[in-house]
Amino acid sequence: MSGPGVRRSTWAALRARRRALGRLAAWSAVEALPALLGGVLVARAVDRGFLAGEFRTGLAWLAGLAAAVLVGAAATGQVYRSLGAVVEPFRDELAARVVRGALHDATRAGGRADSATVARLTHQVEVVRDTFGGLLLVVRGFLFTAGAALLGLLALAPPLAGAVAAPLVVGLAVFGASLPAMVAHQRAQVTAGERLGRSAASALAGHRDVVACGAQERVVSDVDRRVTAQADAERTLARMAALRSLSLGVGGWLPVAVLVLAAPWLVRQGLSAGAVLGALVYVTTGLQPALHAVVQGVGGGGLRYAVTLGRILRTSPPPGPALPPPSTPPSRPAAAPPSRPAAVPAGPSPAAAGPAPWAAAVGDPPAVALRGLTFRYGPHARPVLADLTLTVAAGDHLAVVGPSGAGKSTLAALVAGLASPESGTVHLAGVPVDGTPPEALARLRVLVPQEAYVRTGSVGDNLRYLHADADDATVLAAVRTLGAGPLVARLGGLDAELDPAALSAGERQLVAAVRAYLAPAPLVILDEATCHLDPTLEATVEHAFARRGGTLVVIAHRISSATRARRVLVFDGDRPLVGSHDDLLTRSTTYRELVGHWEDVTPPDRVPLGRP
Ligand SMILES: Nc1ncnc2c1ncn2[C@@H]1O[C@H](COP(=O)(O)OP(=O)(O)OP(=O)(O)O)[C@@H](O)[C@H]1O
Repeated sequence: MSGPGVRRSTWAALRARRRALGRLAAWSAVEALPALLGGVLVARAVDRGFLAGEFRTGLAWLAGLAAAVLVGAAATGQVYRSLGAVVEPFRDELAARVVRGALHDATRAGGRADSATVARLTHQVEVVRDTFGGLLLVVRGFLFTAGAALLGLLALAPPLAGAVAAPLVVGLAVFGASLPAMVAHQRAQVTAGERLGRSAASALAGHRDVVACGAQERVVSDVDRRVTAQADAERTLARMAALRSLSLGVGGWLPVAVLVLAAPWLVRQGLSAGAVLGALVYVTTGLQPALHAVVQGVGGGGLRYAVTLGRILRTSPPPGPALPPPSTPPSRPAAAPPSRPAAVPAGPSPAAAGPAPWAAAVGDPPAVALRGLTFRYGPHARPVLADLTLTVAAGDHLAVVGPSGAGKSTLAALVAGLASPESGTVHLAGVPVDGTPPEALARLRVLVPQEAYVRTGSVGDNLRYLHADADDATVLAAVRTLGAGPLVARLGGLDAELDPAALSAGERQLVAAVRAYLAPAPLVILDEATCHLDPTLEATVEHAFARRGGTLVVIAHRISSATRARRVLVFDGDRPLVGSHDDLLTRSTTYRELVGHWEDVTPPDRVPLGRP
C-alpha cells in the first residue's frame, strides 16, 4: 500500500512469524463461528420454531447461536495473544534499528548523539506497532468474518450469495483504487504538519530574537504559509474520506437494499421468511461491520502505518555492522552535505574585518543612560528593577552578572526597548527609547538573546538579515572573525539553503552572532547569547564584538565574560553595583560567590582585549 520498502518490510515481518500467523488464523476461524452460523441458526429458529408455533424449538436454535457467540468470544482472547506474538517482535526489530542508527551517528567521527531524534523515532516505532497490530486485526477480521458470512449465505440461499457478493466486491474495488492517492495525501498531510511544527517551534523559541530583529512580519508570513499548507492538506484528506463512505455505501448498504427490495420476490420463489431474515443477519452483523472495520482501519491506521514505517526506514539505516570502521570520514548527522565545495575563502585578518565605523569620541552622549528605572511584570508583583540609574559610556564594554532571576534579561529587554519601564527613562546615544519607532531603534542597538531564531532560506539571507546591503566579502570577513568559517563551509557557503532544524543550539547562536556583528548598530547587547558555544568559541565571539567598535553589553554566562569586560554590573541583592572585576571582588559578596562558583566550573579567561 506504499513504497516497496514498506511492502518488503511488512512481508518480511509476516514471513518471519509464520507459526504465530498460523495460530492467529486458526483462532480467527474459531472467532468467526457466530458469523458463519448466525444466519442459518436464526433462519431455523424462525422457520422451525417461532413461525411453526414451536416456541421451545425456536429458543433452542437461538441457544445454539448463543453458544457460538461464547466460543467466538473465547477465541477473541486467543486472537489478541497470537497477534502480540506477530507484532511485538516486529516492534523490537524496528526499535533496534532506530537505536543502532542513532549509535552509528553518535559514534562516527564528528557525529553527535541526538536524543531528540531518537525520541521522535522511538515514538514513531510505537505508532507503527499500534497501527500494524490494528491493520492485522481488521484485515484478518474482514477475511474471516466476511468469508464466513458469505459461506453461511451460500449454504442458506445460494442465489443470494452472488447478489450480496457483487456490490461487496465493487465497494472493495473503489476503496482499493483510491488507496494509493490516500497514502500520498496522508504523507503530504504528515509532512505539512511537521513543517508547521518546526516553523512554529523555532519562531516561538526565538521570539525574543524575532522581536529584537524586527522580523515579526516575515516570521508571521513564514508560519502563515505553513498553516495554509497544513490546512490544504487536511482538506484534501477530508475529501478523500468521502471515497471511503462511497465504498462503504456500495459494499455494505447496497446488499441490504437488494435484500429488502427483493424480499417479496424471493418469498414468491419459495424462500422462507426465516431464510430472508437469516440472509439479513449475515449482511448486517457479518459483512457490513467487517467491511466498515477494514475500510476505516486501512484508510486510517493503515495509512499512518505506511507513512510512519516509510519514515523510519528512510531515517534509520538497514541492519548491518553496528559500528562503522574507524576510517569513516567526519560528517554531521543532521546537516545536509554541502552542495558545492564550500571553503570560506581566506581573507583579511580578523582584526581587519571591518570594525568601528562608530568609534567613540569625546563628548559623545552615553551609549546607554538609565534614569530611575523601575520595572515589574505585574501590578502587584515585586519590582525586578527598582529606581536603577546607570550610565554606559560610548565604547564601553560592560558585563552584567547576578544570580538567576536577578533581572539581567529584564534589564537587557528594557535597554533594547523590548519592554517599557513602569517609571524612569532609557536613552540610547541620547535618544529616548520610549516613542522611538522600531526601525530607528534597530539603527541604535542590536540584542542577541539566548534562543536565536534562524529561518529557512539561504545562509547568506540569514546572516544579512540586519544588513541587507552587506556584500559577500563583508559577510565572509564577519564569518571568519567570529569563528563561524567551519560552520558556513559545512553548510555549503552563503548561497546554500539552510535547514534551521538541522542546526544545533550553538550553531544557531553563531549565525545570530554574525548577523548581529553585521548590524549597523553601535550598541550590541548579548543576553547569554553564547551560552551554547564552547568556551573557546565564546571567547572568539566576545573578542570580535569587543573589537568591533561601539559599545558592548554582555549578560554573562561564564566568569570569563566578566573578566574580559572593562566594567561589571553585579546584581547584589536589591542594590546593583558597578566596578571592575578586581574592585568587585573586594566590594561585593555576591560577586565573590558567583566568581567562586564559576571558577569551580570553568577556569577564568583573562586574555586581554584589543580595545582602544
Ligand atoms: N514574562 C515574565 N512574567 C513574569 N515574571 C517574569 C517574566 N520574565 C521574568 N520574570 C521574573 O522576573 C525576574 C527576573 O527575571 P530575568 O529573566 O530578568 O532574570 P535573569 O537574571 O536574567 O535570570 P537568568 O539568569 O535565570 O536568566 C525573575 O523572578 C523571573 O521569574
